[in-house]
Amino acid sequence: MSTSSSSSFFIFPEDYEESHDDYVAKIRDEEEKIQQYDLERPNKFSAYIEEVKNDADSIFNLPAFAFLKFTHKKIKFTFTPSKITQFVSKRLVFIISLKYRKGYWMVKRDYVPVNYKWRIYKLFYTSGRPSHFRFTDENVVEAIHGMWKILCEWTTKDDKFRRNKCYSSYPDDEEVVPFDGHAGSFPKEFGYGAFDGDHDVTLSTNNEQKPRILLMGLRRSGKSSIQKVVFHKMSPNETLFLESTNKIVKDDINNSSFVQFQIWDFPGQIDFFDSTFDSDMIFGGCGALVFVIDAQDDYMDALNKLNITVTKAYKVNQNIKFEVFIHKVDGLGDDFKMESQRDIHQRANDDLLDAGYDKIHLSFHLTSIYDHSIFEAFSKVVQKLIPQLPALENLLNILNTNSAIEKSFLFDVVSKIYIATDSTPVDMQSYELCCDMIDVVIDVSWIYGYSVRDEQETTAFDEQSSSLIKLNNGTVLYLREVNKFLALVCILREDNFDHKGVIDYNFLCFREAIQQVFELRNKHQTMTNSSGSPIINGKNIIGDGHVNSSFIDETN
Ligand SMILES: Nc1nc2c(ncn2[C@@H]2O[C@H](COP(=O)(O)OP(=O)(O)OP(=O)(O)O)[C@@H](O)[C@H]2O)c(=O)[nH]1
Repeated sequence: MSTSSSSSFFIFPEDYEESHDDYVAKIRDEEEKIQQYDLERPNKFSAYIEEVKNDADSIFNLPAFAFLKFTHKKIKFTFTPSKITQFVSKRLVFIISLKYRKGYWMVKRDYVPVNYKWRIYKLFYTSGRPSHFRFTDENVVEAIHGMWKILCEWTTKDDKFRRNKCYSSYPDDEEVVPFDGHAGSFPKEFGYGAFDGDHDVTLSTNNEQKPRILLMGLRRSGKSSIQKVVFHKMSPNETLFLESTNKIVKDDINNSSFVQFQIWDFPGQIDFFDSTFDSDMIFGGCGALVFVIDAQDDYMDALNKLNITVTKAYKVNQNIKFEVFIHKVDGLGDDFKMESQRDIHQRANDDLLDAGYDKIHLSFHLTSIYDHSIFEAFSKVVQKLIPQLPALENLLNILNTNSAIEKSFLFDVVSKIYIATDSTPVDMQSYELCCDMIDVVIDVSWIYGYSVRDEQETTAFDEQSSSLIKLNNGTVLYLREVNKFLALVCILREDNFDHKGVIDYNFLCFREAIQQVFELRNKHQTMTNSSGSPIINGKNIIGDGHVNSSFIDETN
């Protein structure tokens, strides 16, 4: 009975055997063709260069264009607007690099005008099938032409704008800055470079002494994506092509910024019971353990792994902060998000209680690389590793009270994580606004402010950096540089901004106080270093009262 009923569901055509064999043969044939094509691609590209390089209308002879690379894997070129116009700065050089992935070409890095970025990206997408990407080897030249046209259009407009504004042209002998590529909304070179600011106070610890953040979780839960997006400015879409991690990847964040730690990205399939897994070494110097759970997947296995990981780590080091990222929540509705968080929270804690670990505290964060939630969550993780946090928070409170500021954040500019805020609650919208402001300031400053003068490079963020944005809801966003890596971003009511002088004066006091905090830290570090004892993280070495702050009251 059951056999006959099931057979009625699957009626095979009589020539089934034959069509199946045909089908397999067809697939094999296609695969062979693809392999053969891949082998031929490198030669095709070099042959193409030889073939067209002397044609006046080929891509290699487009005005203002210069190719840095043209291979089957990567195409990289520059566009120098001043070569086709008179009034655009000679210092401007745009860069785009394209990469080839799974049959299609896409933008890997770019340094183009922010307002034209989307137009360039849009070129590459289509709603067609079999892919959403438009350009293959067959029509990649069309893509390059398209980008050239867009950049020419920008150049014509900018030239006209400068002419109308009576901007004079730049002197002919002015040096052209050789730019190299950077990606996303934020130049990649604007990173943690050499640290040489006069009033910057930093700490030189060696790698072993830096607090360590471990990223763990099941395979494909999103660990590497988080690390790349937050600390390496990778755009979220690019993470789609990240290869699986198969060994521990140690990333130094970084040699010079205030925010100094190491991130260790673990492969998803790590086995704690393997004899080569040295848990004492790994968990011993660990400040925080971030466990990533893919909320779009069945999380039961992840919860088991969380339990094993946390208990194993706790046995070695009881000072570890355990942070659980309920990740990829962009794909979930609000109700489902909250329900997942509640369920994961409940099960994880119950499992720990059942195993007799009632002292372990887990913190939970809903995160996604597609919005600011991942930056916010990482901010909170990093803050727990900053011993000076209470002192910083206190200073921000004093600044706010005396300057009628409603909310203030102390940002690590490169990563956009906030290392401290005042004690009022953080709402996501304010945080997002402040992040966006940093992006805008750095982007504009990088495009129009970056230069090499007297053999000295100016950077996109220095002691001159400040910005003021008035919003249409009567609020003001105010950004000031604190040191090479830190910015203060405040939100205040427009009426209260009348006393800008007072705010600026108080800001100077604040900046001085911050310096004192870090000088004290450095002194302490030097002392502990010279006595040979390691730097232990997690102890507050600064009493709040140590900081000499002489703010003036805004109401005075
Ligand atoms: N929708 C969504 N996808 C994400 C998010 N974060 C990461 N992903 C995707 O998840 C996939 C796996 O990401 P990886 O960062 O490689 O995961 P992993 O945990 O490092 O994987 P292993 O190295 O194998 O352990 C990639 O395709 C990412 O694009 C997110 O917040 N939302």
